[in-house]
Amino acid sequence: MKKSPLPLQHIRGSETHVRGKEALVKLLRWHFGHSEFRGNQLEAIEAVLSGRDCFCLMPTGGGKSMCFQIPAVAKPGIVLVVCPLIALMENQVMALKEKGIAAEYLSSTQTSHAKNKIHEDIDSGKPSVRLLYVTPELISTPGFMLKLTKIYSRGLLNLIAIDEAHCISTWGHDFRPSYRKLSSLRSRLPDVPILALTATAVPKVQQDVIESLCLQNPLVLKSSFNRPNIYYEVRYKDLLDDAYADMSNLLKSIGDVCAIVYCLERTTCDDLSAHLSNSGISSAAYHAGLNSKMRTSVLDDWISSKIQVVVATVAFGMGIDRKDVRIVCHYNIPKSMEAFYQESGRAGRDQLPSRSMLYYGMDDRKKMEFILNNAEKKKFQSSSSEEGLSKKSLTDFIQMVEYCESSGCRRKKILKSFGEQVPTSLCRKSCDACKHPNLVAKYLEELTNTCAVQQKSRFSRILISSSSDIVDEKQFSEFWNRDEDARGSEDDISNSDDDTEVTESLVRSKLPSNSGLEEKIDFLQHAEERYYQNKVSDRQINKLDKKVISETLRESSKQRLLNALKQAQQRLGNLTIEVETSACFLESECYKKYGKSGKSFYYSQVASTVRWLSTTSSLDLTNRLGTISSFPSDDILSKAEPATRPLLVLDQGPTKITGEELYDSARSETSLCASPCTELPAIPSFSEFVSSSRKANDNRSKRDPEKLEKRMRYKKE
Ligand SMILES: Nc1ncnc2c1ncn2[C@@H]1O[C@H](COP(=O)(O)OP(=O)(O)OP(=O)(O)O)[C@@H](O)[C@H]1O
Ligand SMILES: [Mg+2]
Repeated sequence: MKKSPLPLQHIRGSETHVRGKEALVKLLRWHFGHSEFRGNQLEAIEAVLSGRDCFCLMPTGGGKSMCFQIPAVAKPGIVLVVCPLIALMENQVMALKEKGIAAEYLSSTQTSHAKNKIHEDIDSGKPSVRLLYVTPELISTPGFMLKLTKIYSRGLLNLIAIDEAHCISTWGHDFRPSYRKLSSLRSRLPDVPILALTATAVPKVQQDVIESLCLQNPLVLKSSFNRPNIYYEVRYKDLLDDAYADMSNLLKSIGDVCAIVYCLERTTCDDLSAHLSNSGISSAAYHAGLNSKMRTSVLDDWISSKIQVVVATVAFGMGIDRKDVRIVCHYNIPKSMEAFYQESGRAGRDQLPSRSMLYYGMDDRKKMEFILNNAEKKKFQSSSSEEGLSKKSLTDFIQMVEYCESSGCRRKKILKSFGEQVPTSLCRKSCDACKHPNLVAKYLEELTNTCAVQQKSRFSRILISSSSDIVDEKQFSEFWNRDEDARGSEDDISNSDDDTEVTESLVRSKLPSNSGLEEKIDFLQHAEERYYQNKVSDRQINKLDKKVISETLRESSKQRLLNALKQAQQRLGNLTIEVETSACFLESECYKKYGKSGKSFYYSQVASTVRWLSTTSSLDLTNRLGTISSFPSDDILSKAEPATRPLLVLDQGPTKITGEELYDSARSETSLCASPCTELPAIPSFSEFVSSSRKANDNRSKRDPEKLEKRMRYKKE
């Protein structure tokens, strides 16, 4: 179908249509403060402005949003953005409003007053909104579709951008049934260009996206999947004495930086997070077993830097827009390279040096194989047409195993799985296999030997040898493909419009009467944890006025700005600034601007200041801080000292985030001391008591000479 020129009949007043590279670059600088377009941004923007469909594949953090945000400011009318997550929409809309761009979102979470205002505007014939973010669920409602058709018939719908477009494909790793309904957009709104954006799509998914959305002669733009700022590394759990301790040493050695740790099971999240907290690292677990209040509170604390590490299942991710994640760890092997790429890609979205660390264990491998095999059987029983899909899951997983178990450049393996053939030199020694090839070869050899010994002596810790009942599928439900959504899975916490409150997990958990002591302890432990978590979160939420910017929040923002200033200082060389005073100054600027508007705006202002600090020049920085002389000495300074400091803060000097230091710091396994605790220790809860007894047992077994030797061997490397 040939497209007619873009509808222009209702252009407002003197506003004109911006075209041409120079004019578009001006818009980029004016609205977003970036000096040049990145990668294929300009091509995508020009294509959609000329009315052409476009499929745009750009790596995570590559700047896909700009491809529809610039068209929105380049001409009057509305750009409709389809987004899978409400959190993501909120984030982007807030950031755009901050820049003075008229953006809104429509979702079930808004008050009817807010929604009515937006509807009035878009019905007005002269809408002021430029970007309208919606969920795929809303698009599929007849009422909203009718509204869209009206806007379209008035010539006001300029572009439809489908973000995270891979969600439309059942072959993608994040399939969402609601995305399927987007295929009707082309027939309902035939002349509006469609822009499909994704960071993860293997060739088959790319084709599926293009066909499902009925893109016509689209401009297909593909950038390399390479993330040069991420250093990739694998550690072998079977060669480590204690993977938890290794991870906490690793996180401590990097400094007080923002991190995500992914686990397969919810219990591991709880357990590992407790371990990290006990080691002095501020962390929290996040998974579908927590109620939504608790999840929101964890997310808020992480975004505002109150906590450093989130230990999560895959439920935590898409749309989590924190640019300064310095490390993403996988405590268990992911199910596919696509999932791994997407998750590890949450590191370093600010393009600064970052790290991906995968802890690989043979037990994990067997467990995942079991899950995938089981899925294959189940799907085969329910529908033979699904068989190909399940086999694909196993093939995908093998790629992940090869990533861990074979020597050779990790980066090359990632890129190969997306169909990119690159020379090893591209890596520039930014993976462990290229940087320490002999060491990696040695580990692999030891791994082979260790596994052979384990098999021979039948001493296997493999959990899932024969009995399928041992695997509690609820624990893994966040791992399953999103087709679970169709059945209204309780575990879908992705915060889309069809989100349902997670039912009380205690009610769900039925402890089989024939359970062993271990399972009973686990059950009680979890019951207790959930009880306290719910209690604490209820108390917190009841007390908290959502809008109030507390002193603690201000303090954590100062801390965040202080870290960003220290990083800027490192990046810019020997720049002499008083970082503490400057952090107070910058925070007070944010507070002065948004203190009355509420927490969200304040957060966002702090976040954009941190972003600005990560790229600003010495001149701009000193110019901005030059105004410190006019810094008021009244309440702001006096408030700078926090009343309380609820979390343990590691005294580690400047955060190490650049170059070799970032990559090598963990190898030294230096453990940094947490500031001394002056309070009396709390009375241990039942779960703490159980885990400390378990730890004591573990420690006893560590004295086992064979294990000790293994530990010594690893430490010597
Ligand atoms: N031309 C540019 N120059 C400098 N920075 C840019 C440019 N375009 C975008 N950015 C910045 O890059 C960061 C990532 O952008 P964005 O969120 O659009 O990435 P993305 O491709 O959508 O990533 P993801 O796949 O993770 O959603 C943002 O901080 C954005 O401001
Ligand atoms: Mg994006």
